[in-house]
Amino acid sequence: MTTSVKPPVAPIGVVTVSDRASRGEYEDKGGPGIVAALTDMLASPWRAVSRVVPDERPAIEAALKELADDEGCTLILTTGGTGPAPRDVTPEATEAVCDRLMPGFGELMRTACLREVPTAILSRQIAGTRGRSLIINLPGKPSAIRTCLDAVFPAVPYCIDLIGGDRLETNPEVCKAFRPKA
Ligand SMILES: Nc1ncnc2c1ncn2[C@@H]1O[C@H](COP(=O)(O)OP(=O)(O)OP(=O)(O)O)[C@@H](O)[C@H]1O
Ligand SMILES: Nc1nc2c(c(=O)[nH]1)N[C@H]1C(S)=C(S)[C@@H](COP(=O)(O)O)O[C@H]1N2
Repeated sequence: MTTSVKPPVAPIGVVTVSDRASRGEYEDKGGPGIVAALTDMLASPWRAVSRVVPDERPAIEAALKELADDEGCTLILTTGGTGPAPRDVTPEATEAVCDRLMPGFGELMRTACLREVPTAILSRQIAGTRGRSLIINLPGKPSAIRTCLDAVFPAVPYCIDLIGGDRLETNPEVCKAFRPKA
């Protein structure tokens, strides 16, 4: 009898931060947009663990902690709540739950979005690590999701290797992950 060892299925957190989507006032396009992008980019097995929360720090922080600590998500992507409006608090919530920040992610995502809209500089999106989880903020505009992920995703699998998370493999035709020591 031959036994095949299946690679582990990596849980990935998908958090929509939106007052109206959380109240059901409009259809959430952000979470499904992230799932579609990951489906295209990732070649290794993964599953989405999705949450929709209002623009409230306690709710966002609780979702991020639950996904990192209880669900074991090696990667958590948020969408929404990164702008300058009073209720935009996703970066603050992210910073509060992270052990360390990764400034290069926000810098690169804003630069990529700036090619599309001059208002890209209004996003305060950040990224950071909490234990073995990498948390990345994306703007709320569903069209920004792919722009941001295309820009930073080549560095995501190696970052997750370095923090001891699940090994992610990308589909090289869509996204070439760069692992300097591979
Ligand atoms: N999850 C989403 N699904 C669909 N469209 C969204 C979503 N999040 C944002 N948008 C769209 O992008 C625009 C800007 O996003 P932003 O996060 O600033 O929303 P907002 O105006 O603060 O409202 P809300 O928090 O209720 O989504 C929204 O007005 C909406 O048109
Ligand atoms: N690619 C892209 N990036 C973008 C935008 C966009 O439409 N496309 N909107 C900008 C605007 S208008 C704002 S206010 C900020 C923050 O959006 P958020 O509060 O929905 O996260 O993202 C910016 N980044």
